[in-house]
Amino acid sequence: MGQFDSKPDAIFAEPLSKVSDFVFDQRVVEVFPDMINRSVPGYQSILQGIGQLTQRFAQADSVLYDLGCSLGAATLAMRQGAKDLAGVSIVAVDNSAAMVERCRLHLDGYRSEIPVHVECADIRAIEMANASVITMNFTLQFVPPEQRQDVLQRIYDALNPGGVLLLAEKFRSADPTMDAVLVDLHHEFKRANGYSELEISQKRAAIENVMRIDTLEAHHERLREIGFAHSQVWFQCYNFAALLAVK
Ligand SMILES: C[S@@+](CC[C@H](N)C(=O)[O-])C[C@H]1O[C@@H](n2cnc3c(N)ncnc32)[C@H](O)[C@@H]1O
Ligand SMILES: O=C(O)C(=O)C[C@]1(C(=O)O)C=C[C@H](O)C=C1
Repeated sequence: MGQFDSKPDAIFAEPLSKVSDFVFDQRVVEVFPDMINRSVPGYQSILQGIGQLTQRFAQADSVLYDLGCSLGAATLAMRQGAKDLAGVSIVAVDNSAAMVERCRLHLDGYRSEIPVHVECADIRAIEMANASVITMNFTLQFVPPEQRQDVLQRIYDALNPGGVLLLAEKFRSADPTMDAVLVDLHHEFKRANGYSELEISQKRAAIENVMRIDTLEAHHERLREIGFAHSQVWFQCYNFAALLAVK
């Protein structure tokens, strides 16, 4: 399933004496398409929506950004969505050298008139300007919570009037009862996709410290504070949601 070939994800299949914090290294690169398709409910639908929303909101002679691009799945969706627009270019950014290297290979495999620049950099430090669509597809959740406002403010400042942020995130519910239901449904989804209880629990421990998730209310509130005129969830499955924020 998905655009890219992948080895099956068995990273957490064997018992580990100590579960280290999750990192996007070469081992993860090799299995990433399989991992993300089996772990993120609605991932393919979100990619499709990114293409559709890009088609709607991308502006001629502007730049599209894919922040935390991994292997370039959202970049490809954006490039497809903007294919009839003049003067568009794409900048795809990731701070994992292994991801960036494989991303370049992937993008070379598809023909397009739209130039893509893939950059190995930290999204907290990059310069952005003249943007009409900025995508963060499951990336903001890996930025330390106290730095999220700043990253989003710089995104807002880089967007042209009418430009959009496409933000997808795993989230938590503020209501513990409801949160437990959503987490359980997600774990059922993983089990249905062939992950064992051990894989689910070891992965959970690995992402615990590096992926500190917000509530949807916190996302909307922060986007409003920054100045976004509108924000709306356009896709949700269990505790995974995609938001559209318009400047
Ligand atoms: C879950 S993956 C994103 C998936 C991808 N957007 C997609 O749609 O397939 C998160 C990515 O964000 C990158 N990342 C995390 N923090 C980052 C940062 N501060 N700067 C740049 N990239 C970052 C990771 O290296 C990883 O490749
Ligand atoms: O496996 C999980 O529970 C996840 O949260 C999935 C998730 C994500 O949401 O970004 C976490 C890490 C990445 O490898 C891919 C997917």
